[in-house]
Amino acid sequence: MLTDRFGRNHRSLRISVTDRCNLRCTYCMPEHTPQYQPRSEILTFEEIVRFVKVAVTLGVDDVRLTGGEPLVRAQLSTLVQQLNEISGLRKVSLTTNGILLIDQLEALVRAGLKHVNVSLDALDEESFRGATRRSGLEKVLRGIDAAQQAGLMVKVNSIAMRGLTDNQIGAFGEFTRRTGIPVRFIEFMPLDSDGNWNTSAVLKGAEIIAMFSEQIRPLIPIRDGGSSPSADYRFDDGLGTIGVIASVSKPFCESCDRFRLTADGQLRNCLFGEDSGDIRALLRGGSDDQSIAAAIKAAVAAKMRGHGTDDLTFLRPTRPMHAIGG
Ligand SMILES: Nc1nc2c(ncn2[C@@H]2O[C@H](COP(=O)(O)OP(=O)(O)OP(=O)(O)O)[C@@H](O)[C@H]2O)c(=O)[nH]1
Ligand SMILES: C[S@@+](CC[C@H](N)C(=O)[O-])C[C@H]1O[C@@H](n2cnc3c(N)ncnc32)[C@H](O)[C@@H]1O
Ligand code: SF4
Ligand code: SF4
Repeated sequence: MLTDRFGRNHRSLRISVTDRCNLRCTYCMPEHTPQYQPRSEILTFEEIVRFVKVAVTLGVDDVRLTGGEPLVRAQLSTLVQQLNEISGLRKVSLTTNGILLIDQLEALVRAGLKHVNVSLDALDEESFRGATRRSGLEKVLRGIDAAQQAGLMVKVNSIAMRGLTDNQIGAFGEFTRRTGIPVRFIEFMPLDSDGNWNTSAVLKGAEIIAMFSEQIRPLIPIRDGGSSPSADYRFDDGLGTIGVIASVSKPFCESCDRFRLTADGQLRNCLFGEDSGDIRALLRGGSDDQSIAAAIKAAVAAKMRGHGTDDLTFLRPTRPMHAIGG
């Protein structure tokens, strides 16, 4: 029902629950004094749930909670539970940096969470600290292990940056082969707060696949036909999965099925678009569900074909990644 001008059906909604974070990743947050939105501007759980109920009537069946860091939002498991109670919603998942996962896992499992993607850029403390400007690798690893033990579907996401990722090939190869957890590398996109992005800093998906194939074992593509943005590969002996999210070198916009709601209640029809609908104003202004549905439809109808980062006229979005919801 949410079909755009290019025939793309939108079933997947990514909701940012906060723009705050307990890490300061170099490719996302500024090192000092991040500009956070006032708490009064952040949607309440009640507002989010109302919005999702409307979105479900339009065909949305997949919600991913993200941020900022979603687990710094108080009582996040309560929201997970409320979303899991919405009939018609097939999947509720979480993308987290994993620092607080071990502390909140029990509550999240009780709330019905079944899928978690954990962002982890390095498997040694020094490189972890270099990427995130904070410590905490051990805690993240404990959270990942506990989530897997609890039966959750776990994936690891890792930023693909030259000078960082190229030194982690052996460690991530060993990790995915030992744990069976898929590791996916996301090409660094021009969404960092500091504005330091440039094409030479991006370690391309094809380069990563070649490095794993040469340094570990040959990788064989896995065909799945799903709408995940990653291209996935398995080592030829069947042990371990590597994926690449090649958003810069090989954009997947033609199969895009997603739109976003920022923590302060703004619709974004594309990661690289600008705000495309003020849902908070509708929610707080007494609008009925039809008006909210109309705003969602209008945002999807206005969606551009792709992100255009390779176009000379490309302009970076004004919000950095932590304020959009990655
Ligand atoms: N350019 C672009 N990048 C995206 C998009 N969706 C996700 N990504 C990137 O891929 C990263 C990983 O996404 P996840 O949060 O793990 O979600 P996912 O890959 O859809 O999750 P799965 O359903 O498990 O495949 C995000 O943080 C973004 O950096 C998108 O629509 N466009
Ligand atoms: C913005 S974070 C939000 C959720 C949570 N804090 C986390 O890190 O998983 C979601 C994802 O966005 C990715 N990300 C952040 N900035 C990025 C950038 N400039 N380019 C590509 N991916 C980026 C991170 O690696 C992370 O996997
Ligand atoms: S990528 Fe996630 S963990 Fe890192 S600073 Fe951004 S929001 Fe925080
Ligand atoms: S850049 Fe925009 S259109 Fe392309 S996949 Fe991401 S959200 Fe979809």
